[in-house]
Order: sequence, then C-alpha cells, then structure tokens
Amino acid sequence: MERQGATEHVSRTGRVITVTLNPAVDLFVSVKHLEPGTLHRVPTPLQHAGGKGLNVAKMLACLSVPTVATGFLGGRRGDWLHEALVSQGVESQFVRIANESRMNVKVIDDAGTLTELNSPAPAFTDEEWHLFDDTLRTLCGPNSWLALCGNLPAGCQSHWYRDIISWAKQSGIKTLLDASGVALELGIQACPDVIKPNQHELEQLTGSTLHNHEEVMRAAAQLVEAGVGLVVVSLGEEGLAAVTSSAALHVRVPSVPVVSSVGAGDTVVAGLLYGIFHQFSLYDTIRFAAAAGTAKVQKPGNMHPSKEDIETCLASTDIVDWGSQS
Ligand SMILES: Nc1ncnc2c1ncn2[C@@H]1O[C@H](COP(=O)(O)OP(=O)(O)OP(=O)(O)O)[C@@H](O)[C@H]1O
Ligand SMILES: O=P(O)(O)OC[C@@]1(O)O[C@H](CO)[C@@H](O)[C@@H]1O
Repeated sequence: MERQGATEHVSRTGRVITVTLNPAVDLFVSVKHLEPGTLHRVPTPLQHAGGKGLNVAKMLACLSVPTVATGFLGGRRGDWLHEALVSQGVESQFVRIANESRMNVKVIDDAGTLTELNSPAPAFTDEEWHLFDDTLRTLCGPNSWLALCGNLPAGCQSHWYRDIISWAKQSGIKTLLDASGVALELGIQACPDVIKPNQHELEQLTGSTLHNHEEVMRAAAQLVEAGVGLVVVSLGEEGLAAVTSSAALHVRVPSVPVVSSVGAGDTVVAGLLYGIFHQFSLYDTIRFAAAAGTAKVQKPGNMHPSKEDIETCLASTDIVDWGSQS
C-alpha cells in the first residue's frame, strides 16, 4: 500500500499550541497496599506538573518541537506550574485567574494499581474566560497546530471545542482533539484533523461495547466518514489503532513493566504531533506515538520519557495493516 503522510499539507514551520483549561499539580503517593480507613506512612510523594495539555507540552518541548501552553492557572499552585513548564522549555502563556489551580492525588500500590483522586476546576469569571479566548486566538498563527486536551470544566460551554475547531479551520490552523463525553461528541461535529480517544472513550461515543480490534477499526472508520481526518485509538498494552479515509493500521507494542500509566495517552498525543511536525509518513507517525506511550508507562509519576527511551521502544513495535475500512 502506498504510504501517505499523517495529515496533508502541513508546514514544518508551524508550532504547537496546547490548551489545558484545568491544569493540576499531580501528587503521586506510593503505598504497599491501599487500605481505606487506616494510616499509611508513605515515602515522600512526587509532585509533577499535570493536566493533559501540560503533559503534551512537556513531551513536545523535550522533543524540540516549538510549543506554547495556554489555559488557566491560579494561585501558588499556578505559579509553581508556570515555573515547572518554563524550566522544561515550554513557553507558558496561561491566563491568570483569581482562584487556585487544583491538586490531583494519584495513589499507586506495589501491584501497580492506580487510584486517582482528581479535583474539579477552580471557578473562573466571564472576564477571565474572554481574556483566555482572546489570548488563544492571538497565539495561533497560520500553520500552527492546536491541541485541545482534556474535558471542559464547569462554566465553559459544552460546544466550545466545536466552536474553536470551526474557527481554526477557517483560519488555516490544524486541530487535534483529545477529550471525552459530550465535549468530544460535539467537538467531532466540527471535523477536527485528528482525535485520540482511548477504547473506553470510543465506546462511550459510539454507545456500543467494542469486543475486538475489528470492531474498534469499524467504529473509528465511522468517525472518519463523519469528517475526522485521522482517528487514533489508544488501546493500552495492545498499542493503538489508526484509521484514515485510506488506511486502517494497528501498531503492536512490546510488553513492558508498567511503573505509572498516568499521562500515557498524552504522550501518544505528543508523539503524533512530533510525527506530523516532521512530516513523517502515517506509518512512522503512529509507530513513534505508540512507542512514546510505551516508553512513558515505564517512567514514574507523569514524567515523560526521553527521545532515546522512545527510540528503544520503537525498535520493538510493528504494524499490522488492516486495509482500508471505507
Ligand atoms: N501496559 C502497557 N504496555 C505497553 N504499552 C502500554 C501499556 N499501557 C499503555 N501503553 C502505551 O501507552 C499508550 C496509551 O495508553 P492508554 O491507551 O492506556 O492511554 P489513555 O487511556 O488515553 O491514557 P491516559 O488517559 O491515562 O493518559 C498505548 O497506546 C500504548 O502505546
Ligand atoms: O481530571 P481530568 O482533567 O480528566 O484529568 C487530569 C489528569 O488526570 O490527566 C492527566 C493524565 O492524562 C494528569 O496529569 C491529570 O491529573
């Protein structure tokens, strides 16, 4: 089969703008075994900058892709998140809000079981929202890629992703949407260039349980028919599936010890944008993205892998070609 680019007509010069409306200080706590109702004395927790778009931005900066991160930050935690991003080479252009950014607690036990305690978004005012909306539109130039990551917080209209994707299309800006539920459903109506649901999110979207890879491919193909350019479904240890109007591919990944899966999907998103930025073929883009996810799960907290870690995993990935699903 002829190899196509991951997406068409992308200039190498564009930068990536990641949107995270609800960033978080992620606190990782290790326990031998989590026993509700008892005292746990734990090793010093790890504290990492988190929130889906922040994780994407950190990985991209490590891969030397010019990246700007925007969204809302507030209070002391907001200051800390800004500093963490800057120190990792991300241009941080967040709108400051009066309320404190959240903290999410992740508990991982010795068996690798993850328990997540994620807080709601701090409230923001209409004025803060308008400032953000203006900032975002100013940051996006022609040929840039807009990565819309995570769910929409309370106070934000559920069709905002749809509206901003429509605006981006008219402005020559490419879009990647990584969300779930209604935000994803409505966002898809504006036909983003790329979406990256996991299997559960795809099942929610289609309203049906997907029992095997064939059903995943078919469900992804329906979204392509509805107007999405590239649908990448992350499948955990089973790698990922990627469907366009002319290709249906499954990337298989090696079996590895999982230290922390937090941010694995975000690392896949960063891997996709890396391939697109360098105008890799679709094959190479999705292989790199899958390898990035697999390299990530071997890192603690939501620490991203290095390019070398990804390249090590890349050597053990392979692709199964399902042929066109259309
Ligand atoms: N157990 C595993 N072994 C090897 N690779 C894995 C494993 N789990 C995840 N991965 C890699 O990470 C990628 C993303 O994982 P997953 O499908 O769990 O993402 P996700 O559900 O979107 O993650 P999250 O929302 O937690 O960030 C997979 O496509 C795969 O490449
Ligand atoms: O509460 P949300 O917005 O759904 O998810 C937030 C979050 O769990 O997602 C990232 C991993 O993808 C973490 O860094 C962060 O804490």
